[in-house]
Amino acid sequence: MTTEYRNFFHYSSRLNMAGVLGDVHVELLKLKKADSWFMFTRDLLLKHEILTSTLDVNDEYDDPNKSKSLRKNGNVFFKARLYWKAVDMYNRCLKACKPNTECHALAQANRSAAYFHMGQYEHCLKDALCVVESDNYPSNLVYKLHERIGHVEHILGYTERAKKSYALCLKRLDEADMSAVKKRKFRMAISIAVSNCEEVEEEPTKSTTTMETLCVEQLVGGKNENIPALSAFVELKLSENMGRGVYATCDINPGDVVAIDEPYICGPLSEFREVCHYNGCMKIHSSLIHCPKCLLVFYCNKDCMNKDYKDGHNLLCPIMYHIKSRPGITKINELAIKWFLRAYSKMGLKKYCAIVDNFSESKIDPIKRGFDEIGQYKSDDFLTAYSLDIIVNEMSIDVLFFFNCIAVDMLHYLMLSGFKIPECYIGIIGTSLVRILTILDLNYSKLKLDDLSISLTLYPTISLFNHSCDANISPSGNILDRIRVMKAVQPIPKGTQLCCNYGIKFTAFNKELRQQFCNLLRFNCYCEPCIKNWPIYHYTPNRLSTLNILNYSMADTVSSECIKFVEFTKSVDSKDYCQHLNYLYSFIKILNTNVKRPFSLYEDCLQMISNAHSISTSLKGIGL
Ligand SMILES: C[S@@+](CC[C@H](N)C(=O)[O-])C[C@H]1O[C@@H](n2cnc3c(N)ncnc32)[C@H](O)[C@@H]1O
Repeated sequence: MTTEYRNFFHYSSRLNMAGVLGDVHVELLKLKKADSWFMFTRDLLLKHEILTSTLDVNDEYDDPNKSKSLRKNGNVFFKARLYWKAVDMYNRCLKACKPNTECHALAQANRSAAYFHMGQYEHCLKDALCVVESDNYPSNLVYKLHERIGHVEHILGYTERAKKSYALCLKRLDEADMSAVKKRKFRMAISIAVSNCEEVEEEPTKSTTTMETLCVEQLVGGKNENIPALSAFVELKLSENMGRGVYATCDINPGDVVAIDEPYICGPLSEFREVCHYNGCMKIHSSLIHCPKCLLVFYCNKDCMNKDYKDGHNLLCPIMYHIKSRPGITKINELAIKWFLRAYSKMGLKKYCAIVDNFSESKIDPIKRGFDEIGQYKSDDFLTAYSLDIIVNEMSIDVLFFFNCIAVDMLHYLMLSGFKIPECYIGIIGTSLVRILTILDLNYSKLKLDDLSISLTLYPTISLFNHSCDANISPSGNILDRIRVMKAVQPIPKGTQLCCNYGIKFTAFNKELRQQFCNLLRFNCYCEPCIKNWPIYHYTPNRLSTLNILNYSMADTVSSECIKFVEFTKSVDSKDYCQHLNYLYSFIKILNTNVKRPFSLYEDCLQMISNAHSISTSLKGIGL
């Protein structure tokens, strides 16, 4: 979760120029109801001509110079061996130029070369195959693609295919602009590559795929009766300082699965790789197909595209360019309008308006918020997601006004595209969009790959977990998995709250910095390390003493287990921790009952368990 409001300048500077920004605050404070805020903001933006009057734009795709320069920038990064930056530039170029053009083919081929150097062979292969099958790539360069395809196939163990690709490479070599001497040398290099293929005999086996189906993650104690994405061993309770939270009703052990959740809504961020835009898929793919109309969203295949159209993309498509280029909070705008259109496509305008108009947070018992009429809390239910915590009272007037401006803008574009909204519903829909923006801003999670954010997601059930700077649960499995599994990483005794970490741990940051971080998310943190002001890792006790041993009769056992653990950390490679999870669980349990926190070996073991979980589950299937 992050907050980023600098784009507010887009609206505030114009209002300032019109000399009305100062009065806006005064006027807004007089208005009590959320829909009057929205209507006031709408009138203001219309009056000062801040809203556009047309959907026409100079089509970005028709600017060959722009896409060419993006590709050239990519080539500069490539030459400097900054491959991920090169991929980023090629991605931008691919979006800025029309498919079926030479520029597009060149960028995709160059991206495949960058992937090759990054060791991302599957992506490299997909790109290269895609280009080699098109007619747009310069024929004098095609031999290079076949060479790369051959190399990758060889690396991946597809030796027969590699040999065929090398043969095609030699066939197309005649077209290359290369001196005879260079061609001779090149042929020799290829014949060596072919003979290397001969040494490898078998095609690769799919052993890891088989493993995937062997083990299935299960919620500890089975599904919770009322909140099916949670374990039966937990319940929802209210606390004075943190609002709703999830508490253990039985002792929970490290490694136990406590939540398996699906996102209500998710959307790609395409800084690095492409992710399928369809809400129910979200797979990473390097050779996605464009939406043929807006060319701005990508899908694995036609099936995902058709499903996304039914989910609301048919309405979003005509305004996608504008939504993408609107100022806002890092891509949340896109997700917010996707959410609204998805709900509208499912329910129709009347039902949507009736539901959001009826919803009044203040009238619902907080512990029942998000539960349907038969007492179920389901992550795929609109109202469940719509009832997530937003603490409007903690939001500054500037931020609320900014969200209203974004909602006005988005609705305006929809209406310009022909989306019909009777006047009586405008305030209701606008207000709902402001709420959706706020919920997303407070509750979304960013999925990251190699430090680059690739998508935004909203998990309504996981959003019930409060934060602790010393989390006792954490995500397990590949962070890019659409389905999110949460596992206990420490023993959680009956009655204890289950907390995850929102991005700041006590081991790395002192209390002041942690509170500043939480204040950005608009709350004061009341977790144990903050209340008791635990020291950061550097100052954490690293020896057993009378000060930190809780159970004297166990002192010798704990001491010898600590010595064993230190030996373990020296002898086992971090990538193998997942094979020693049972040992790590038993060690953390011994410390948990016998040593006072914080204690450095406990924190080490905890970190190892969290890391191991993120590796081990990626080989498993999930039993929902
Ligand atoms: C994702 S929600 C968690 C569920 C929320 N407590 C509820 O009632 O729905 C995040 C909000 O919970 C509260 N919260 C989470 N962790 C907290 C903590 N460590 N201390 C105080 N409040 C916390 C804050 O109000 C925060 O904005």
